Amino acid sequence: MDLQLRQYRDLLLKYLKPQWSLALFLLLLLLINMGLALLNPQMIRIFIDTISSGGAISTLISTALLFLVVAVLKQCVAVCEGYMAENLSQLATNHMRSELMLHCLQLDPAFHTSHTPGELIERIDGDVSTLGNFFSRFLVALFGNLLLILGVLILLYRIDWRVGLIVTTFCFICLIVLYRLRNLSANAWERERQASADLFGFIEERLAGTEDIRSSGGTLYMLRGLAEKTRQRVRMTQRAAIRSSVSWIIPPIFFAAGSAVALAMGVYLFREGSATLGTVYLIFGYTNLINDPLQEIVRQMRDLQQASGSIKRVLDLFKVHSTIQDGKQNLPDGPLSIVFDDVSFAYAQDVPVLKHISFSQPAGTVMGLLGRTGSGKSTITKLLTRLYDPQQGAIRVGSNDLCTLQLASLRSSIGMVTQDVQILHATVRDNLTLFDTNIPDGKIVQALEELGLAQWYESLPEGLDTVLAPGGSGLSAGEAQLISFARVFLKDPRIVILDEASSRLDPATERRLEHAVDRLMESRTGIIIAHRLATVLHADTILILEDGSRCEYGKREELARNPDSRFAHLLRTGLEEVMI
Ligand SMILES: Nc1ncnc2c1ncn2[C@@H]1O[C@H](COP(=O)(O)OP(=O)(O)OP(=O)(O)O)[C@@H](O)[C@H]1O
Repeated sequence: MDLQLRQYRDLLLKYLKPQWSLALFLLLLLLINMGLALLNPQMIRIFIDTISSGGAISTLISTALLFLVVAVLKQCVAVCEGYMAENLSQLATNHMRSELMLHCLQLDPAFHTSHTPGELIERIDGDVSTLGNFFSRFLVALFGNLLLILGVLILLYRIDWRVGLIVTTFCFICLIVLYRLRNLSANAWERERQASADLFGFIEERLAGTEDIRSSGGTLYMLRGLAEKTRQRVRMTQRAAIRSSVSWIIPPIFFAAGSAVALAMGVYLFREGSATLGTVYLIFGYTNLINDPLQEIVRQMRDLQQASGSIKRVLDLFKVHSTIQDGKQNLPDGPLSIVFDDVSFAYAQDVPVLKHISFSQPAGTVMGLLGRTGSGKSTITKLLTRLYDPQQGAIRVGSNDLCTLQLASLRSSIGMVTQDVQILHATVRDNLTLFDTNIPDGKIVQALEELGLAQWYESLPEGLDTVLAPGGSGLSAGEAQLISFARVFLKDPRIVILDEASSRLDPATERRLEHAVDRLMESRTGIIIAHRLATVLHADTILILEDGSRCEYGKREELARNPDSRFAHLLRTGLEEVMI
């Protein structure tokens, strides 16, 4: 079995296995439908032969009634079959969607910076949707229709072996041609899927930046870009459709020739006197009947070609793995110390961002982190949360090497507020608890009050059930930042990172928040990245970065007392000097 067929088989087994009973039931319905289809020509033969031999009228009536019953039954089975197939398709594709979604969420930030959300949406939903038929029908239809062809061929052999042999030969040629052409348009469909993903990526990015695009007058430019992307997709779809049409045009031509030869044989048998008129119709009826399953197999092969582009893209996505390996250890109880031991890191090769950074922050103390824009402050927090691993040196939390810790345990112990707050299109409650249903409403309201958001909370039309607008568009930047603070309060983490967390608050709100932050930091280890000196004046230690290197690290009070220290210099001159 070649690699591609093995991949198809593995994928089918993986996602159909949990639904095996449904798949079997679907197969049963298909077989019933086919059995009923085989009955039709027999009834018409009886009809024709009864008329031509002047048989009893009662035979004609009962045959006609049976014909009607079979027709109604066939429709009922077809409806059930459609329902079951849709069910199976949705169950299998939803399973795949959630696995892909989880997989994407676990991939490195570097992967997400090189793929737009729109492109990933198209892969998680668009590509997977094209596999619905593959999961629900392909195997069942292929098996069932091959069985129907076999059944018809046996019946034809029973009528006359020569007719059977002719139709068998043509069927065989058709199936071989179909098998050979199965990959003809696979690459073209893969390019079509990529063009579609590019289009979605483009739309998503432009819609996300709608305010900037409109205010800078870039709407027409954006539309030109959209037209080019849609043109590209149309071109790819046309190419793929034309290539795949070849595979479904050729087999029916072969088969039409086979039907004509089989019919000619029937006529010959009739003239020879070895077949009745009804039997000639039976040959005609059965030969025609083979056309349906063959067409269905052609349709399935065509869908498979279309699906194979998506299958390849889905499998390629599954093959991308995070470079961050999960550890096994849990964090110890109590406050956690943070140690950076000669840590060096670069996002891209040969562009060092952090150079030989060392510091040892005792458990339960707060570090103020200062440095110019781009000096590597946020990168320190990204290493601490293991979004990236350093190329050199070691990071320890609570005396454990970061690489040995369970990622879930580490990340659930860290609460972070950044400038870039993600507000979800969900209720206020879900936005604050991030879907943790164990947090009682009383605790949520208390956190909002402590952060000075009581008035805002009271103005909400449906309280905690009020749904926030997508992207937090109904909130001011400051309110969004306060919500992010409230999330950390409710998460109750053991390490708190505030990355320029109060940058969007006015001085009055920031002062109000100060008290709450002090309380939050009590008996927790904290890192406060700030642009304003006032924000780090309560910190226990100070780390100053300069161009990715440690410029100064020590106890705040000692540094403040030492007139030669950089920190004391900053206190005298004001922080602006390090920031510009
Ligand atoms: N995902 C990334 N890929 C490549 N380079 C990055 C990435 N994130 C940050 N950088 C680069 O790393 C350097 C340090 O960035 P970092 O965000 O840590 O600085 P910072 O001190 O926090 O700056 P700011 O005060 O502006 O937030 C910068 O030169 C930045 O361009």
